Amino acid sequence: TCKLHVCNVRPWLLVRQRHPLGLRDSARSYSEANTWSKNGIGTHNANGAGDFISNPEAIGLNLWPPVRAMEKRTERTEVVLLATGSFNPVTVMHLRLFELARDHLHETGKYKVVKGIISPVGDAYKKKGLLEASHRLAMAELATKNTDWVEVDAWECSQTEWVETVRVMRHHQQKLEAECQESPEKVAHRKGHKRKRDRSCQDVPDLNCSNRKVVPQIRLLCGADVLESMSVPNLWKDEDVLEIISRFGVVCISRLGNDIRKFIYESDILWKHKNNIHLVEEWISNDISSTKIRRALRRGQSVRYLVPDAALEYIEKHELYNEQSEEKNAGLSLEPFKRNCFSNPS
Ligand SMILES: Nc1ncnc2c1ncn2[C@@H]1O[C@H](COP(=O)(O)OP(=O)(O)OP(=O)(O)O)[C@@H](O)[C@H]1O
Ligand SMILES: NC(=O)c1ccc[n+]([C@@H]2O[C@H](COP(=O)(O)O)[C@@H](O)[C@H]2O)c1
Repeated sequence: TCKLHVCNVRPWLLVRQRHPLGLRDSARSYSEANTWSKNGIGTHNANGAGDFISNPEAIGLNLWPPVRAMEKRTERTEVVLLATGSFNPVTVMHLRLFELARDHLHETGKYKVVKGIISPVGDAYKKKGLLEASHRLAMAELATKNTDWVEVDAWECSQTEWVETVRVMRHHQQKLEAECQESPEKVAHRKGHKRKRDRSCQDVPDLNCSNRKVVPQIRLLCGADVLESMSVPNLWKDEDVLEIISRFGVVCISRLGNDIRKFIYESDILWKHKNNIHLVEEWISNDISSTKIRRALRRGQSVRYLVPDAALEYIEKHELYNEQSEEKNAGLSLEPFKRNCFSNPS
């Protein structure tokens, strides 16, 4: 495997070079020779194991340039998945969303998921039973300690006011852009290059060492209920929905009780931009919700294996979720309703 990786031999290539000694030898013939021989693939192999195609060009196997072209064509768009929500508390299903979405995007062959972000909503969202952000954040951090690609971000929940999802997405997109816009000095330092200067000792841009890294794209990762909620009057602004879907794109995981295809069909905005919505079917259906977890905890029932162990320990240690905590924000309007009704009092 290591050799395959090092010499970038693609599986399809190996199949085309199948020979009596098997695929591993055909790969080895290239890695040992470290070049494609004009006389034939693998003729550098001392024991002759690779002498199976005498003239690859003659049969259209001029391999090296097509391999390059193939690599170019398969360059994948880098994606960062952003999941917003209450995470009150985080469940194993929240973590599964990321795995499902990443598998789905990778299977298209067009995308490479480079990061996942959990962004808990701030306390100003005023949802009934919403525990303090500090607790929700701590539980999410504990829950993600065993993954190397999903992280928790505190920006949204550290704002004093509730932040619309589109603004959270803009914030993270800008952050990625800033990270990719490293100063030329930093890039040069990272690459071990010396600074280039002209005769008057001015810095000149080094095109091989520029800050032209392609910025990964933020996509909203959500369950079908969130996409469906976009048609609830005064919960989402049309222009926000439009921007989320047309500018960023959505990866939506199926959820029992939500018929997302029908919903997209019935919404003109979603239908128009349906190519920007990746629908992911969770075949191992899993109806976990934070509401059910809180209910079980209130009733003194076990939620083990539904909530990551470390988050559960935190819940037990801090004695979270009881009848009293469920009454938090009771009778208050959800902040999006308040904000949208005020700005659009029709
Ligand atoms: N079982 C599930 N299947 C698909 N998506 C889910 C599931 N559970 C949560 N999600 C998604 O995770 C994101 C964050 O969810 P959230 O914190 O609101 O959890 P929730 O279980 O929906 O909470 P609650 O029960 O309190 O409404 C949302 O996009 C939501 O749709
Ligand atoms: N207009 C909006 O941007 C809007 C409206 C409603 C909910 N949301 C977000 O969707 C998520 C919903 O979370 P819950 O399912 O836990 O209510 C939250 O992150 C919330 O901020 C956004």
